[in-house]
Amino acid sequence: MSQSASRGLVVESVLVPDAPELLDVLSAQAPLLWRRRNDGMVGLGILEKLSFSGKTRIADAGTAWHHIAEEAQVTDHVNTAGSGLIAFGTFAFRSTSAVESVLLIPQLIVGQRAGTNWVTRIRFADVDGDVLTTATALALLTEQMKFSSSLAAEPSVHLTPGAQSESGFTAAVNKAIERIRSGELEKVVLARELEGTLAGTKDLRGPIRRLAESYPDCWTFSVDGLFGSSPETLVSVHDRKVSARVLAGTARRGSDTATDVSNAAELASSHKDLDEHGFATRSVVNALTPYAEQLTVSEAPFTLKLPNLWHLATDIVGTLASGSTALDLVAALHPTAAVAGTPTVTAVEVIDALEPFDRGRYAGPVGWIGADGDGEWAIALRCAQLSGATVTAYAGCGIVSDSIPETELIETEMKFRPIIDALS
Ligand SMILES: C=C(O[C@H]1C=CC=C(C(=O)O)[C@@H]1O)C(=O)O
Repeated sequence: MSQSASRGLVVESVLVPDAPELLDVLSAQAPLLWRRRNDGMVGLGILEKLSFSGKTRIADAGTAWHHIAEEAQVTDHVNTAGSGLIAFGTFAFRSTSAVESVLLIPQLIVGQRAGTNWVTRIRFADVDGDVLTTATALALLTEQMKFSSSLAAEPSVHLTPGAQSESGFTAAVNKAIERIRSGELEKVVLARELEGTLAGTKDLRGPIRRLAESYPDCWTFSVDGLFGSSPETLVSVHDRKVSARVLAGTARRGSDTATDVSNAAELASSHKDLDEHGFATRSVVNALTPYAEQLTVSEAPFTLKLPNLWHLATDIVGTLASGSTALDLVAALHPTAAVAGTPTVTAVEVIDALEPFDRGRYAGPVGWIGADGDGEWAIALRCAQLSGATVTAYAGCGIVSDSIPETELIETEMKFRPIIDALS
């Protein structure tokens, strides 16, 4: 049993006026962040790290979290999404991954949502502490600001292909196309990785700030060394309202307005991309159906403009059936056809056969879970993992029968852009 469940937690959230911008309070050693459009949470200090692995890693995290939440004494004067007791989490893509899946319970959380600012302090119930007031919360924050104000030199890294070379990737795509055409499966998502060694410093606050500022509409996250800006909401749950954003199908941005608009229009009518997208949407709708009532799916995929590319997107909303939590939905949804393929089991076998590396947490769920079961989870895309001094960045593409290997390779280059730019 976790310490947080056996010793119990005391959790206090208070409102604070004029809190600093989240990016200004990030920890230099272990930046813990979940943020989109200025809203989100920063975690400071780790009270407990819970590790999970294997097939039941998400369900096990759900069970462990249930016990912790049940035993916690929570005083929440804020009552907004993300206030009170939360844990940040990141899960490996594969059950066989050597990389651990984790829930991190911070000691201090700074939160910001729709103009409301708060601080949450979490401690073990057997450790004495004064009642948290706005004044003590501000003092804790000021202390933290002093500590984190000096940004060390920026890290530098040169990323080069890892186990999957560019030609290895196009060969793998060719093999996948053959298997799709033989009728073995309909879609598979194949990825490649870039690797490098950080020189100078391991302080990722500069790269994380660049990601957040360049991709404000994406979820910028940093959890246990995994950092990135993902455009894809796997699922979010607030007061039983469920929403998901499915992305699949990609086109490059144009260098001028006319080309840009024509690229988007071409994407919206491309049979290959609409097919690829349809598999992803169906996989999410099928997985959510047992857990949600009144599921509504946006009528036709729309084109979503990101600074580096266009995506086909579908929004799905519904109402959570009672008794389920965001982590239940994460377990049911992962892996969607936006990152695995269709049918899922065959697609994952093909990924195992054609990708010569462990995806780790890339394409896995990343986000946070609250004591009441609400939470926000993205698919970890446009991201990299820092382990020691090694940075590994990942990017993949949905392959269907009429995919062209060289075009898919170019697509991975577009998808590496956020991380390459953030680290340069
Ligand atoms: C697998 C990735 O993207 C997915 C999400 C959006 C569009 C995708 C595509 O067009 O292939 C992928 O399904 C990635 O960024 O590594």
